[in-house]
Amino acid sequence: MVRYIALKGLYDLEKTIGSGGFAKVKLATHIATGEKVAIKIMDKISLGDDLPRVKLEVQALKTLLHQHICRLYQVIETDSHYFMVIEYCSGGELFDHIGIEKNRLSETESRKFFRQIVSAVAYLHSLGYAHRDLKPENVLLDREENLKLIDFGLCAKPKNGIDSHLQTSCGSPTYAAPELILGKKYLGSEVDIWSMGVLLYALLCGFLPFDDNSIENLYRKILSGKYDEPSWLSSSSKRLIRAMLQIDPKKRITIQELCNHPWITAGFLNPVSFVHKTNFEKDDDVLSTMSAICGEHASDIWRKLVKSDRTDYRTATYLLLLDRKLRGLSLRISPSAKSHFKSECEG
Ligand SMILES: Cn1cc(Br)cc1C(=O)Nc1[nH]nc2c1CN(C(=O)N[C@H](CN1CCCC1)c1ccccc1)C21CC1
Repeated sequence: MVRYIALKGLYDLEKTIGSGGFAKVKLATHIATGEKVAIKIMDKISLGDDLPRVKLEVQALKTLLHQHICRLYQVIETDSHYFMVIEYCSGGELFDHIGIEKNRLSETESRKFFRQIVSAVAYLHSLGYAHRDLKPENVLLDREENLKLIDFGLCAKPKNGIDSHLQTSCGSPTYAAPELILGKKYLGSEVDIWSMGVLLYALLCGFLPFDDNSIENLYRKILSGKYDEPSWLSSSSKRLIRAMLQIDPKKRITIQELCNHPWITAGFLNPVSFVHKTNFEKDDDVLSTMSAICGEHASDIWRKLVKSDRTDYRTATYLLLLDRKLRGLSLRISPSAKSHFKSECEG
């Protein structure tokens, strides 16, 4: 097991749970609280000129505080590596969850999950971000089967707002909107709607609307906007999918219309909404647990927490203790981490 000095005493690395191009994700234990986390490890050399993407993803994740977006707890940068300590989703990929029992979800279960995706994306767009890489592999479940969006490395926050055009072609073609694969200027919000349409289709049908081994045929199918409508689809779900998979982005349903769509609200009391969480909430039990270890006043710890750039071990400990409390578990900090904890306390 490769040892990273930067993590010594802070996190115990365990198995690798994912590996992508220039990064890998390992399961780890946050030593102070014993909580599981996922650590995305990127080495700067193989990152090359993708380095700015990491900064972009960190900046986005620090800003995005939402119950259906994977939380960033801590960022550790060394000369050779970036370590992003992120919320661990022990339920794995949403689509693996479907795969095992049956190959598709009922309309009711699809709606439950899809409302959570819509809530996260509506929140994202309200802050001027677009994900641009929405696909099944980026939709995970936590231990309570709450949905969590991941992989914000491609997300963009165009300098003049969400309504300004983007050009870079990115994301995987299977879920990419026609304007994106045609290399036209596009709106991030509009391509996200298309990708969500593909996700909803996959949830309800158990297979993809556009799929082909040859990229040319795949493009042709996407640009045709034609896809099968299996017999089990209700007319309401057909209408919604049609509204999302509109070739002309100007004819495509908007995120606001989506939040209020009859298929989305069916059986629910209210349209999809999201709470604008700008900061994390102050919790006195967690602060007093930390002050007992740190020997600092709770008010000083809180002040430092809010003032900090919220990506240090103290922040990770606070957030993980808060998560434990919300799950009704005991609040404890292991003495072994006291030294690391104290050193940051003096900081
Ligand atoms: C698949 N799986 C099964 C179980 Br059980 C837990 C998981 C799991 O991945 N859990 C998990 N929790 N938190 C995370 C993960 C995975 N994960 C990820 O960020 N995973 C992505 C997965 N992408 C999907 C398409 C390309 C790569 C990743 C990104 C770069 C390198 C490796 C993996 C985070 C850190 C946010």
